[in-house]
Amino acid sequence: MSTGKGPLRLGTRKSLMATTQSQGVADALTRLTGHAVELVGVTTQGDVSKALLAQMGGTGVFVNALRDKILSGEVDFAVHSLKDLPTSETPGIKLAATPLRDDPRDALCGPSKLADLPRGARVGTGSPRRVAQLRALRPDLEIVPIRGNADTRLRKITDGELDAIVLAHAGLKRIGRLAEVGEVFDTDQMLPAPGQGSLALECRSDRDDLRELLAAVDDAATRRAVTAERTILAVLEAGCSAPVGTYAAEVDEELHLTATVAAIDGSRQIRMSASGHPDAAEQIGRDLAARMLAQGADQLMGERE
Ligand SMILES: NCc1[nH]cc(CCC(=O)O)c1CC(=O)O
Repeated sequence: MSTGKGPLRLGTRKSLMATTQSQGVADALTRLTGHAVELVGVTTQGDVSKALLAQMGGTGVFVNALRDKILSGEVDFAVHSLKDLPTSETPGIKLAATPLRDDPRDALCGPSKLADLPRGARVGTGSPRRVAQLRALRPDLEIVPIRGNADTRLRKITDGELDAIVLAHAGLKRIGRLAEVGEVFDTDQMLPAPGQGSLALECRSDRDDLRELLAAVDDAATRRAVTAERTILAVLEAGCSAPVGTYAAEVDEELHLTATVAAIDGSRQIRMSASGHPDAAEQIGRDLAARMLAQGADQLMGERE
């Protein structure tokens, strides 16, 4: 390794969620390769800004500071939540591994299940994808835009400000808050963000030796599933703030992909599925996105609040 004999330096955001997932990857790499890995905390624009993420132009706010440290050589690689990565490639940076995915589903946090919430209950989420699908399921709910880290959001339930909030199951698990989940949404009810629950390891594209080493924690089936999902996002030219949900998984050596584009007011949803050979993940995503566009997906996405 060109880092000499010292440990590999893993750049990470400093939040509990980020350091937990980074430490998990560090431990797995050490176990599988024998290399020591050291976490290097990096503050990103997304941690500093108080603006609603959806208003910040969505994609990439957590990612750029980490990529800068990779490009400058201050760190060797970074671990991101895959759903926070823009679909466009960044010059000089390569996706080196996608480890085995955690539960990709969304979870309703709070004491009750969705069906048991009283009429007009207050449910917090800042994600247009979650808003649109929640409104389709329960048009009577009052959706309250919220921001901040998971801890801040969860406190609004115990404070009585909100009846429930929606967060990713994977993130809740990483910060040890699964006990606060009232219901895990089935993907029939709510399709997750493309790549949700999956991590992404990135390093400089000129470091073939390092990429080979990081590949030790790659999971090929996860890579195929998230490739299909993110191709939908790329073809629809949507970001993480778009009302686009997807879910792909392999069953009996077939890759099944379902995707939705939903009007933010919950009035209309395009939801379609496709399947095929897992090695054709990208093509399955392309074809499904084309079919969704033919049904008017771009018009639905344009209907923002
Ligand atoms: N947008 C922030 C973000 N990025 C990744 C996760 C959760 C972990 C994951 O999906 O991998 C979250 C929080 C959430 O959406 O609840």
